[in-house]
Amino acid sequence: MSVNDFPPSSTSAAAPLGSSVIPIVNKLQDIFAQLGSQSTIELPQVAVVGSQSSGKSSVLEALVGRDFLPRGNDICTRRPLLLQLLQTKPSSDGGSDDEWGEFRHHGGKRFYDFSEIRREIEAETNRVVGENKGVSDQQICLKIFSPNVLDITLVDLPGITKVPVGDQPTDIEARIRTMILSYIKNPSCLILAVTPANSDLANSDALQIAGNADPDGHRTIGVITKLDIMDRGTDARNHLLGKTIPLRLGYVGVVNRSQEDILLNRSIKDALIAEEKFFLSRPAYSGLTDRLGVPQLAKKLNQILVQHIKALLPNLKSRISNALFATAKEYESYGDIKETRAGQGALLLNFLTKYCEAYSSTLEGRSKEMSTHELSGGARIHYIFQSVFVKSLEEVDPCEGLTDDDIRTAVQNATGPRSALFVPDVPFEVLVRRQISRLLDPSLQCARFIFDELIKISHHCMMTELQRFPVLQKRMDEVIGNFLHEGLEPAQAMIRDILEMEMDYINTSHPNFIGGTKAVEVAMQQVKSSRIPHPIARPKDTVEPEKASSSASQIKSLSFLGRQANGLISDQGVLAAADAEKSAPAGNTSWSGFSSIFRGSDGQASAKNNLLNKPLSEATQDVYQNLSTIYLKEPPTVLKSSENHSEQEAVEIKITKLLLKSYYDIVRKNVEDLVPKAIMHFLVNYSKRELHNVFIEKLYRENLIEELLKEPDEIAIKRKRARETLHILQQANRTLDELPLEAESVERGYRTGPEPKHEELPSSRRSRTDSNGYGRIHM
Ligand SMILES: Nc1nc2c(ncn2[C@@H]2O[C@H](COP(=O)(O)OP(=O)(O)OP(=O)(O)O)[C@@H](O)[C@H]2O)c(=O)[nH]1
Repeated sequence: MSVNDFPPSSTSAAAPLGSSVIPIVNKLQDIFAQLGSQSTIELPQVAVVGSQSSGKSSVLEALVGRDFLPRGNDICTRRPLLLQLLQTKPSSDGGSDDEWGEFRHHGGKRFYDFSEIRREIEAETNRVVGENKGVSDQQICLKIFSPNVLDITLVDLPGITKVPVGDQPTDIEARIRTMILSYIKNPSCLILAVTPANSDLANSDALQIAGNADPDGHRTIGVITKLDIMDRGTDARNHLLGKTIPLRLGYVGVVNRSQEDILLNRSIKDALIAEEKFFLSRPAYSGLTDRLGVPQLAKKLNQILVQHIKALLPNLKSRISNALFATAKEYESYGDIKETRAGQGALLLNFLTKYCEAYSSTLEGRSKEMSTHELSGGARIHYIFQSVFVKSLEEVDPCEGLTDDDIRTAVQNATGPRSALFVPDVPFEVLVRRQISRLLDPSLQCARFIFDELIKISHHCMMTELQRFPVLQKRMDEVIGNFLHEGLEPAQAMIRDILEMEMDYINTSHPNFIGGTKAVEVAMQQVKSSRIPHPIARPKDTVEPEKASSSASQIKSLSFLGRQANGLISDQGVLAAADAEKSAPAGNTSWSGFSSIFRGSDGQASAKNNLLNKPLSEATQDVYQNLSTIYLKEPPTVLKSSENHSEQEAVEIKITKLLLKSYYDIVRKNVEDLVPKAIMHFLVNYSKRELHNVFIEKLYRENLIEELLKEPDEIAIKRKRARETLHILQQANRTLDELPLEAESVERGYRTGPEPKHEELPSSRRSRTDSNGYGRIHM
């Protein structure tokens, strides 16, 4: 067997755990540390599992290279020990003060003596679980600070035991297994499954529990300890070759210090030399250099760490570039600081102009940030005009709120004390005015809606860069708010004027107005058609032949309405009225006249006729003999028009409604057209035209500039922080661009082949190895 078959000598073979990735990880840690506490790289934990006294603590210690863990034949690890290794910068003198331990339960107290650390672990274990072999899942947290370690967490776990001893509960095995699983089931936990060589590998608790947590074997390394105390004539060659139980990442055989070595205070340095000698002296292990010794174990762990870091890199890269983009944007939003008055003035003017441009663009639909999800800016204004305002007016019934009784009462009121000869135009005018007045509120409301929209647009136009000038932002907000109010007032005044104009003069000559003649005609037709299904009305129909003349009479009576749309009284109307007057018989009881002409004629006429037909003396006698004193009923306080509708009244109501509807439609169209025009002119377009001038007048003032451009302190701080972060991220980005190559080279350097010669080691590694002299295993 040649020397080359064996592990290289410890001085050159030392492969400090993580030393090769330290430069990479350090750079990354530095980057992330600067970015804040949350952005750190997660390195895997390394947990050692196995049955009691299998040598777990010894393996950990050998890996760390310091003698600080309680070890013994009896149960030693009775609480999980969370060992956080933290790299520190070496002091200039490289003194022993460079390395120390700190327990969480002792606050910031530093333990420079590692034997004292061991004693403290024992004392702290006893404090919680007593001295009689009790076990607990309560962690002991120990931090080891050293310039020679990689930031990584190691976990020493209690060994699996079967038979309860001392204060242990009956279910001790299940409890310990659960405790172990809670650590090793984490996918970023590397498992060192420790089995002593002097026990049966097929019955290994370590491999069994590791198999449960990591069935694919991607993160389990088999460690076989106590190769030195195997039965004479036996060896672990087949185990190490994976012939007994195959393991994806394979096995490493180690020889740790025996209990005797510990008692004799044999150092780890000596133990490593002894281990090397042991393997050299055992032919059974020839050709297995890559699986023998603590240095090889460290090498394997290094490989996995490098792979882990490599796997992290793409994600880190995208995190960095996202952060870079976001920070650059944030920094941009804080803008530059202008020192000179002229510069500040230009900046202010620039803001005001940009704001006004954004305002106009939004209104005109030229905004760059136009939404594809919802209407915005000018489109919302158009929507309010057409789909809210116009649509609502179109849906309004012109006679809403006007019952037939209302109309009848209005007609009767308009005729005053007389029975009117004609259907008067006053009620129509009164009623139509009343209906027109109802258009005022929605019109004013429409103006208010548009005002609210403009306020919204004004807020939307506040650029993000203005956030750093709250005073300016507030003043701009005030100015535009007042300015829009100033536009709202004339717009509303104009709307009131439009409605007042409409109410002030009822233009019955409007070309689209139905006119009286047509209204009468339509009303008559409607009444006629409504009578057809009511044969009960026949008796009155007997006067049908006279209807034409009666109708003519009506037409005359409505001559004020019987004008053509051009305002002239129609010939037809006048002539028909004249003819009708001639031909209409006195005492006509037809329904088809107007109340103004025929109202009350029936009963009164017949009584009068009876009296007139008798001789005067007879009649007088009758009267005075038969009549007693007549008492009138007191009239009620509130008088309502009679409840019985005559058909004439029905016609009158219909005519009035037709006229109302026709005229209301004309006014409604005017309002639908003019109100948006007034709002656009006085409010929307006015604000677009004048906003810039108003800003200049109110804000662009020499004496205001400084106050308006005053940044709050926090913005200055934020800008500074964003600039620093940006700088760090740019650095990080550059660093990460270099890293994949480094990581690959590191990985190649850790192929489990022959170690590079001393001179080939990276300087950082070489110096550490040299300083130890014996290749102490650092992390
Ligand atoms: N001869 C020899 N003894 C070893 C070896 N590894 C460990 N030991 C001894 O075995 C005993 C148990 O070792 P520990 O490292 O305490 O084992 P452990 O698995 O941590 O024990 P618990 O934490 O109590 O479960 C100690 O006396 C060690 O000195 C080895 O490779 N060879």
